[in-house]
Amino acid sequence: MAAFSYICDSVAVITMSNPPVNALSSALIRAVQKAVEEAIGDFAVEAIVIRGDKGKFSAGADIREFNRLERGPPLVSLIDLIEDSKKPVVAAIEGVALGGGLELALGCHYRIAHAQAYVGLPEVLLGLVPAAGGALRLPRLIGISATLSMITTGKYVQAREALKLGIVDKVVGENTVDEAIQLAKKVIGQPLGSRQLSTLPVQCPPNVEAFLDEAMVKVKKQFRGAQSPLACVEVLRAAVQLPYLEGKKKERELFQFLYTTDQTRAQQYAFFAEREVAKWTLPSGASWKTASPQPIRTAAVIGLGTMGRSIVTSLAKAKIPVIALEQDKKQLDIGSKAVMSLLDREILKMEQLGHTEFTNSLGPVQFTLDYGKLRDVDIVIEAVFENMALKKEIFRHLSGICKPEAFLCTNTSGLDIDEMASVTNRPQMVIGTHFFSPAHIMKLLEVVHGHYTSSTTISTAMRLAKMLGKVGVLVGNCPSFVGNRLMRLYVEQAVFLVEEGSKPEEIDRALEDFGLAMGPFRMMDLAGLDIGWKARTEIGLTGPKLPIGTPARQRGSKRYSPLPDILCEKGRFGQKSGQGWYKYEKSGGRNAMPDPWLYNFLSEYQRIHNLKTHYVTQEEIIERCLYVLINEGFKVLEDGIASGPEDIDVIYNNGYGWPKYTGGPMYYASIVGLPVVLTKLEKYYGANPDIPDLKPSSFLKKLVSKGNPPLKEWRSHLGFQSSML
Ligand SMILES: CC/C=C/CC(=O)SCCNC(=O)CCNC(=O)[C@H](O)C(C)(C)COP(=O)(O)OP(=O)(O)OC[C@H]1O[C@@H](n2cnc3c(N)ncnc32)[C@H](O)[C@@H]1OP(=O)(O)O
Repeated sequence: MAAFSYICDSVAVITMSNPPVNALSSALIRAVQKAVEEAIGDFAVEAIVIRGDKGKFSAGADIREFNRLERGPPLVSLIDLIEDSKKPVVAAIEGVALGGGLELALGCHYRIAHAQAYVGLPEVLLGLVPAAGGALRLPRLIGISATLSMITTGKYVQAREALKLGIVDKVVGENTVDEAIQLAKKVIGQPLGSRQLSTLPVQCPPNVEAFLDEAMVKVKKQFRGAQSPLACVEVLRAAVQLPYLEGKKKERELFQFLYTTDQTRAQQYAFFAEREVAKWTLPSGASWKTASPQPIRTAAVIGLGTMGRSIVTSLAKAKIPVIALEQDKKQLDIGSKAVMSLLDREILKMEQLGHTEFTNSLGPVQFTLDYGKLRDVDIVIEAVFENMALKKEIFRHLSGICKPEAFLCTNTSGLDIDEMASVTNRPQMVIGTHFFSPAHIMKLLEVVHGHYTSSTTISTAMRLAKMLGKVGVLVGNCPSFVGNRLMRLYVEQAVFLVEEGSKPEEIDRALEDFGLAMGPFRMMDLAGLDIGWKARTEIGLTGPKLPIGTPARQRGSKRYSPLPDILCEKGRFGQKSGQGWYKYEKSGGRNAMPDPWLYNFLSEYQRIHNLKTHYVTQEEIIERCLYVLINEGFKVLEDGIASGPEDIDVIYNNGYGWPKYTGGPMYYASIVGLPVVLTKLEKYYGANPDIPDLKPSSFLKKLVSKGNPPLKEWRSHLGFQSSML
């Protein structure tokens, strides 16, 4: 744990050591402080280099210590000690310098980074602001505008971009510590005034107050409901308006306020939940620890529709050579152009960030009509449209062509994995890899484990997620898996509320004010209403397969809303046709406007079906839409489709635009209180007995009867349910 120092030609090298990421725990801060004090007091030492053990500078404050009552020594005084040192201090940044790690490096007089390293102030992602001088020193180094972008988004900046911005003084390809020692020797005896960032003026754009006012408006809009991005703008205002020492007080004040909020607790939970889900275990005992992933050196993607194109892009971005296959020449031409344009955009983005080497580091993409080219790939991802017969035909074909060690994946968003696996000669190597659109951007990969899937296959798919920079969540095989299974009920509830008298824009506003990235109606319009319509037609919920005499608003004993089907029959497919739940300026337009036509249509619909409408409050919108989703989450746990509430939360936070500052749907339920969720569901089910999905799940009831235990104990109450994992 301890930092230790040694002397190399008058340069003391202090190594921070707290595996695996050298998080600045109380003990580590204490140890570094002691080592710096020793080095400063040692006559033989003329300069100091600070580095992190095992190729990582530091991932910042130790988040696991956040909830402890006893507090360790403040990082701020260590950083001040370093900055005030008369002997030059150089940070040798390898791996990561994040949060408090970067703040410590900013206290050093010089910073050298390895080309593969990245730096950032991601406190905002944990619901906090940088509180060890980072938000005050950084604008003195790189200016208000660049700092604003870094601290409000928490983005990680690669070494070359950091050099361009001025965060680091030099980027090296190897021997970072040796280079740092050389630099330290070179600057011995030189004045350090200009290197003590806290003493410098803040670099401001002209009219900085107006700039910050505008930033506040933008940030409020972009991070709706989140408190910490607003506090980040406030810290910057303090940096501009106040002398450094007073700015420090303000920084502390904001941090201490945020530190006590529910939002930071939720975001810390979300952080650890993402790490937790990587540690999958099966009831058989197989787990992430015991299973060995196989190498993925080459991949193939079948189908170049919207999903296929972005999956190819995602693989290329991860430097995995990929073969993209289409069934006919016309589709191949269209698809390949689309992929090339996505890749060009990625290259441009990276070049703007200073990564000139990026072009060469994309994995090569080859386009083909020939299945024979797939003979040697390590993994195939099928991404054709949702038709079981077509998918089975492809899997049968792949079975005969691909090498026996190749894994066969499907990007289905809800069809039966086992049915596809059953037509192959390697059912144990078939797995669902459900990407989210656009796949080269969205962080989630739902990894769907079928009945036959082996632990090696699971472990390889989970490794693929990591290689693609995604969070893989292992779920069981059931219709629509986890994400879409819950989402379907949420959307359905929103449509019922429109039947009952609400308007799409009221429902969207309520849910967006809650924090969701997009309300259900804008989401349906964006995705295309025709997709769900086709799926419902195929399974006979509407269209020619629907038995004659079926009541319009009932399927079996359940309520059904034909509204989305009718909109499609009228050619209203959403954005693509310029009208759906909203109207748009043109086909493909993005500006959703309430549509008076829809109001007339809804009144007529309500009249025809003799519907009694009522005033739907914002509270009812939130509760019915979200609690029905949460209720299904409990059923998913009960059915053994997800192994814990964390899995559901990670899926929603990363794939469905759920506001991370509420932790995810299951965590949110735990904060609202399970007895409250149960009572509300009972009330809404009582009023709507034809919506059985509102009927509280038995697992929710069980948890309430056990006294509303904290979320981390829920798994232990699952009992001996038959796990599908
Ligand atoms: C006084 C308060 C001041 C606060 C300022 C701060 O510094 S707040 C903290 C800011 N830092 C971060 O937010 C960094 C978060 N970490 C990451 O982004 C990533 O973990 C990483 C460092 C980029 C490494 O990513 P990688 O994919 O390689 O590994 P994992 O994410 O799986 O992490 C490995 C294990 O390390 C644990 N861990 C990571 N960061 C921290 C941290 N800051 N504190 C404590 N623990 C950390 C992580 O939980 C993993 O642990 P496991 O037990 O293996 O699950």
